[in-house]
Amino acid sequence: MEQTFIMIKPDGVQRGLVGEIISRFEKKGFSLKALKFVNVDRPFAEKHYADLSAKPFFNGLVEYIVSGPVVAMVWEGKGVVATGRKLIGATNPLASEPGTIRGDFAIDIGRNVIHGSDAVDSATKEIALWFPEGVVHWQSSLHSWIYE
Ligand SMILES: Nc1ncnc2c1ncn2[C@@H]1O[C@H](COP(=O)(O)OP(=O)(O)OP(=O)(O)O)[C@@H](O)[C@H]1O
Repeated sequence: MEQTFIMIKPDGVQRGLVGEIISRFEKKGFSLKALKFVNVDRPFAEKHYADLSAKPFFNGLVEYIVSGPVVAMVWEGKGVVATGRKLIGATNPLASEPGTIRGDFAIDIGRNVIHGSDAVDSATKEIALWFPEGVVHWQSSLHSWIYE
């Protein structure tokens, strides 16, 4: 089944939003497949955001991601990439709908609390980058209560 890479950024960790964010993905019915709490170094952050290296905000973005620990996760479920992005909300939190994570908990684009893969292809790449050891293979006993 489809998987996505989700990262709670340093501001989300500092602001005590880890439990709230995990809870939203769990309550939706998505399934946690991997999780780690890590400090990333600059080369790793630059690799994760390599597609944005030409952007004027790139250095600030890398500084932000290395500024404290992050929670890296893999979530699985039908349509989890696109629906995960909906749970997260628009990149600029002032444009994110209330009820989304960014809409409820953030204001500035450079402090938008969470990252989620933007496509199935990028999810595959990001999961390989963050979890080279692989993910946990299990199936929730709630599966048949969530999927028809
Ligand atoms: N104009 C900007 N100024 C400052 N930071 C920005 C700006 N645009 C994007 N960012 C930061 O770079 C991240 C990646 O930008 P991108 O355009 O890929 O948005 P996104 O896909 O919604 O975010 P993410 O990849 O973190 O889920 C944003 O989440 C935000 O933290």
